[in-house]
Amino acid sequence: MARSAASIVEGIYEDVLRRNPAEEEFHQAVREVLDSLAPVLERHPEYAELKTIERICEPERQIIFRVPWTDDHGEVHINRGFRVEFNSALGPYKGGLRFHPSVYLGIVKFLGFEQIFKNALTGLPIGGGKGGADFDPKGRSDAEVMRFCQSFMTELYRHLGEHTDVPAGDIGVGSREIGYLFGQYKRITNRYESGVLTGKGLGWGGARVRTEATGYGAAFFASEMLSARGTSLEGRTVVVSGSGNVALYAVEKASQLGARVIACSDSGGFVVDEAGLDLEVLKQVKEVERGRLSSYAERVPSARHSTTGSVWEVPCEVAIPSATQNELDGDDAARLVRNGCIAVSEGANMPCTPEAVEVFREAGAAFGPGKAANAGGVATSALEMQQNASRDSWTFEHTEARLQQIMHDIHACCAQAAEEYGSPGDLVLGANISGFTRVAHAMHAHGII
Ligand SMILES: NC(=O)C1=CN([C@@H]2O[C@H](COP(=O)(O)OP(=O)(O)OC[C@H]3O[C@@H](n4cnc5c(N)ncnc54)[C@H](O)[C@@H]3O)[C@@H](O)[C@H]2O)C=CC1
Ligand SMILES: O=C(O)CCC(=O)C(=O)O
Repeated sequence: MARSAASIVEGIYEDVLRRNPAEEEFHQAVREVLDSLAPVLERHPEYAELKTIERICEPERQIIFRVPWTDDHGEVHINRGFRVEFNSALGPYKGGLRFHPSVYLGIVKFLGFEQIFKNALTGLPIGGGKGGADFDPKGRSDAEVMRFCQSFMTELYRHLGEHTDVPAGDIGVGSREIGYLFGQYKRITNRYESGVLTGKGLGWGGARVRTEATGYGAAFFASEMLSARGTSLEGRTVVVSGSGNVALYAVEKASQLGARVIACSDSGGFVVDEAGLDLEVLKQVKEVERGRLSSYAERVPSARHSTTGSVWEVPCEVAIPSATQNELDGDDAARLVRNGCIAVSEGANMPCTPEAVEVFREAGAAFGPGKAANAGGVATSALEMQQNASRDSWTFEHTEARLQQIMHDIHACCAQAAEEYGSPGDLVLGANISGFTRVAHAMHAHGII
């Protein structure tokens, strides 16, 4: 007797657990996608026959390498570098690099796996990949970060190329690191290959709006979800977690769209400013000084800083979690809902635990999963690649308009897939089905590879 779609999916998950032991975050990301795919297999039995899901769950290539470097005192350090080239059905591998002490293969694989579907949702020709290292840039001098980046690229360069694999930033990797990485790539290859990295500086091949894009996109996505429910961000109280690249620009765009953003966080605590966060001070503390949020509170009299508890205790109508994975659990979600939260747009990758997502679902809150809500960053990276390929440079206004349209289209395609598969409003299901279908369709055309 033919197996049911649900039992095929269960079998695939068991196989993923067996083949990738002790990679919890990867298991979590796979589980979430698989939970949406049984109805797709029912309509497309060819994906079961051709083992399309099994192939998507297995990276095309995984690179792990030693990164030796010397600190300012002459001490030698050894870190571990990773690049997981997950899926190239739609284009060159595309996805950021994360430098954080917690990085190990399971985190890079969860991020790379998410990236496959996210990149497909943008509608642009980019495959999925992710990389990074267990290096902690915190407290390191510019010279140390530069030496680390040079050593990292000295191995990674052979795997990259504008038609092969195009990294960008993620946690701990911003324009400073992209600059050092690009410089080393150029030096080793003797090629000015602008399209090999995105998130570059504006004076040397970077695109306007890339810095702002992920946070702007997450705010646009919140706005799309609210608009689908007949309301808007105007006058809403918003809480954003994190205070890095994504968080800062989510604060900026949500404020521009009329919201009052009253709190954000970092790994040392959170600040609440009922008057609305002062973005100029926030950027000075975080982007210029690379300091702690406590110094925001020292400068802004209306703000209070807390080192205990969670930013999710702060009542709000819209939450934009933009720090890191699994930062918002079931209890946080229940508290947010009790406090009147009606929409959540994931600026970070997988910031809400499965329990939290379930709480939002049951409460009927609008929920934008990261692979849709934070896709504005990678989409704008693809626009940077377009500009590099045509040796062009677009205006801020033009690029932001493209980003806004892309976020609108992503919301629309997720909503449509959710509707088509009988779960209107379920954007998790819609994003997984829509992203998967685009990748599966291309893989089908390419044969068994
Ligand atoms: N940079 C980008 O374009 C994109 C980033 N993302 C995701 O957004 C999230 C944030 O990334 P970025 O802003 O680029 O990184 P970042 O390094 O600029 O900022 C990370 C922020 O999160 C905070 N943070 C990290 N771990 C934390 C913890 N355990 N508890 C509380 N706060 C913590 C840091 O203090 C910092 O404020 C990540 O999940 C990343 O994968 C997603 C799409 C694109
Ligand atoms: O811009 C990119 O290529 C990568 C962005 C990223 O890492 C992400 O979407 O999580």
